Amino acid sequence: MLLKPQKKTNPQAGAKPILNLKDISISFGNFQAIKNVSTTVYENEIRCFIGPNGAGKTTILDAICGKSPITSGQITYYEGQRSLNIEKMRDYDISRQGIARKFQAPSIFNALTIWENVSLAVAKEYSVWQALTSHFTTAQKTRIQEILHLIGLEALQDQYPALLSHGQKQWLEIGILLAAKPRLLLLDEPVAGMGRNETERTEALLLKLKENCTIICVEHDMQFVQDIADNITVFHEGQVLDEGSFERIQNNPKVIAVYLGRNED
Ligand SMILES: Nc1ncnc2c1ncn2[C@@H]1O[C@H](COP(=O)(O)OP(=O)(O)OP(=O)(O)O)[C@@H](O)[C@H]1O
Repeated sequence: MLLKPQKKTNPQAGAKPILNLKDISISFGNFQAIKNVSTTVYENEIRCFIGPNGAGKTTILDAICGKSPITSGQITYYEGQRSLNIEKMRDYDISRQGIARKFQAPSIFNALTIWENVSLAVAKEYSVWQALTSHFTTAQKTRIQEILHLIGLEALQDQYPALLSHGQKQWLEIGILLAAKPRLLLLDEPVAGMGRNETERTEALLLKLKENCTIICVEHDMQFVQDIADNITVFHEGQVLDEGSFERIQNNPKVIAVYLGRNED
């Protein structure tokens, strides 16, 4: 069973930055998708990126994980006393720094059981030999069980993914990412297609995960955003329209005009 949601805290009170975007611009040919975007995300924060379709939310996630090159600006990632400019790094090097991205397309192996999917991910963090032979240390076995417990799939660990609901598949994907013990988790529409019950369980999972990592989440489900976001960045036409608490952005007439007051999503 997943844990019940815990109360949100405002991480900016004394929190350390984990990521800073400074004047980021991104162009696709002659089209400027992102225009001078700046924001700072803090450790153990859940930050939601919201805004109308085409506003640039996914493009920003792509830039952070190295999938989309930026045209200008700087992306700085902080770890302790260390700061890294990651805007010119390759995606696999960025991932090695502890930044994990969940894409909308599934990455589950359907021919493997749920336990095998998670164990393969845990083994990959160590060696290919282990991944192929399934020789796990006690610590690795403990980690696999911890992940299965966190994502609420312990009881189903010997089943195949085909038996899982849409929501359970999303949790399994998150579990696979957790094998690398990410410091920063990037999620693109994690509750898309879920009913209220699964959405609430996902909220509980993310609130649990934020005890040990930071989460940036693109999402259109405003109830979910209200329930979990410490802070929200609102994008519109490639720019930041507003940023702050849910209470702040829901009362901003510009945000209401371009997004919250519309029924497109
Ligand atoms: N590879 C690409 N080539 C050309 N244009 C692109 C590319 N990727 C994104 N765009 C454009 O950049 C803009 C921002 O797209 P993006 O997917 O980031 O928006 P979004 O805010 O995530 O939208 P949605 O909520 O619909 O997912 C859109 O106009 C999109 O068509």
